Amino acid sequence: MQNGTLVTVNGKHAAETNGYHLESTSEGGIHKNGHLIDDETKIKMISHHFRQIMQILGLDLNDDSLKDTPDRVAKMYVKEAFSGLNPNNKPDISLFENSYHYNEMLVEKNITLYSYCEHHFVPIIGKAHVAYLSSGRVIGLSKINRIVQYYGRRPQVQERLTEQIATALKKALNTDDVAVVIDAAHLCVASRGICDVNSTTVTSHYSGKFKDVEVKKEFLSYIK
Ligand SMILES: Nc1nc2c(ncn2[C@@H]2O[C@H](COP(=O)(O)OP(=O)(O)OP(=O)(O)O)[C@@H](O)[C@H]2O)c(=O)[nH]1
Ligand SMILES: [Zn+2]
Repeated sequence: MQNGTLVTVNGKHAAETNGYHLESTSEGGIHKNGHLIDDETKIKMISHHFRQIMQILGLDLNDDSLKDTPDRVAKMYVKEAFSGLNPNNKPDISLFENSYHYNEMLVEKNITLYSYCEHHFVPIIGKAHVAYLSSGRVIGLSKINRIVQYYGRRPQVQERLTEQIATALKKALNTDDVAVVIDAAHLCVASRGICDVNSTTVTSHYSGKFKDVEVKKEFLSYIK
């Protein structure tokens, strides 16, 4: 295949994509004629298109180091970076009775957050801090981190990510008493464009009892 030319590299893959009716679901899953496309098919399709991007950029797809990159990137998108677009990957949430009568706020802080800016498809790296007050049930701690990870693994804007995490927790815990703060660096701001490596973006969601100034203050004192 010629380096840097616009050719259909893999006729088979191109043919396979013909006639697909691609449609995003509200949860971000992709439908093919009414059915979710399986991961392996997504990987083949993305690999095909990423190969074309690399060729347009003039990269040598015969190079030993580059030849597997289309498959590598496709696999990373589907299985890792954007796995949160597939509703099948939504974490199962374990809840327990609050038999210990713990009635103070629970804060899960410094949750490692990796997401991707939906405008530039480059990483957003930061921390999420999440708190709730139990309405009778408590959530397995790691499930809070998993919720953050699930919604982070999508092309995102930070505002939506913050709201999605809050909504998911409220639903899981059957309470409005939830707070979420995200502090993250956007590589689209740091590594290109304005190239500001120092600024970070803080977003927050406070609802229920966390709208109370004192409750909010207590939460903020833990994540300082
Ligand atoms: N509100 C919001 N904006 C974001 C987020 N991530 C990236 N952006 C911004 O999205 C904007 C896209 O603006 P455009 O003018 O279309 O893109 P651009 O020409 O690449 O802009 P520059 O980054 O200024 O070079 C930029 O200002 C980004 O900083 C986010 O999570 N929330
Ligand atoms: Zn961006």
